[in-house]
Amino acid sequence: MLRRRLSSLLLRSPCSSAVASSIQQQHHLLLPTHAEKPPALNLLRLFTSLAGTDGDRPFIAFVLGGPGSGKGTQCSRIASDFGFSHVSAGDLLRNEISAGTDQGEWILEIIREGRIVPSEITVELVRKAIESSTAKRVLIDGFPRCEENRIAFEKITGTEPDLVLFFDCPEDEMVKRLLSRNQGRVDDNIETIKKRLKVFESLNLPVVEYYSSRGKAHKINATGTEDEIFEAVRKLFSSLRL
Ligand SMILES: Nc1ncnc2c1ncn2[C@@H]1O[C@H](COP(=O)(O)OP(=O)(O)O)[C@@H](O)[C@H]1O
Ligand SMILES: O=c1ccn([C@@H]2O[C@H](COP(=O)(O)OP(=O)(O)O)[C@@H](O)[C@H]2O)c(=O)[nH]1
Ligand SMILES: [Mg+2]
Repeated sequence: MLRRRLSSLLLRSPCSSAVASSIQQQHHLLLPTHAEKPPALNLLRLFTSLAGTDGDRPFIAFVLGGPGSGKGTQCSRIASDFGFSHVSAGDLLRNEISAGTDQGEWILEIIREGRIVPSEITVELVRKAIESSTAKRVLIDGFPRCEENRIAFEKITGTEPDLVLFFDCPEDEMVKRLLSRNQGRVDDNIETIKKRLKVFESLNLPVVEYYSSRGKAHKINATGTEDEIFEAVRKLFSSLRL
């Protein structure tokens, strides 16, 4: 109940440039420091932290990058070589669409327009997927998409990612890949792709910058063949003490 009330206070609006920039200005107020957490937030954490305490929760890696940068492709390989469970936020949302609910219809429209689904929905889907996974290591592919997503995730779950992987790819390469992805996706058309690229630059890159400033983001050059890119990824994961 408390969680629901606090969540609705925190997550009233979907990501937009205005919301994101106001959140960026305020996030030092919204996000408590490790040393000093207001009592209400500690209480929230008590009710909602992932699998109890940080000690019990899996190792969490956020995998970010523009549309078509190769997140899904590389996540599959990391999952099979390093024993990670692969949670794709986009797939979770597309599952909601396939379920044919009213919420699904609404999500479809947002995806078709290349916008970001409100945090209320995505954070819950991602949180449930992490909690229901038995893996000790989880990749969260394509989330958080904006600062509002990030802040909501950290508040609702009481946790931060251990690592953030960022696939850095030039726009023309991303466009080329998306136009030949051929998965019948409603958003892989040039009009929506242009919107997704704008959303990526204005709302998703600030998330990468935030985690860079915390020393958690690792940039991978996402040009070249899948194998070449995975070599760089493999080096990074091999160097982690997992
Ligand atoms: N290194 C690469 N070179 C060329 N095509 C790639 C490469 N990596 C992925 N692809 C292809 O590009 C498209 C987008 O890749 P995907 O992994 O779905 O990216 P994302 O999840 O970031 O949107 C897919 O059709 C995929 O097969
Ligand atoms: O946390 C998320 C992840 C995805 N999406 C929506 O789902 C679409 C497809 O996301 P996905 O990660 O599957 O696309 P990709 O970047 O892999 O091409 C995005 O453009 C958004 O509209 C979203 O709103 N929030
Ligand atoms: Mg993907």
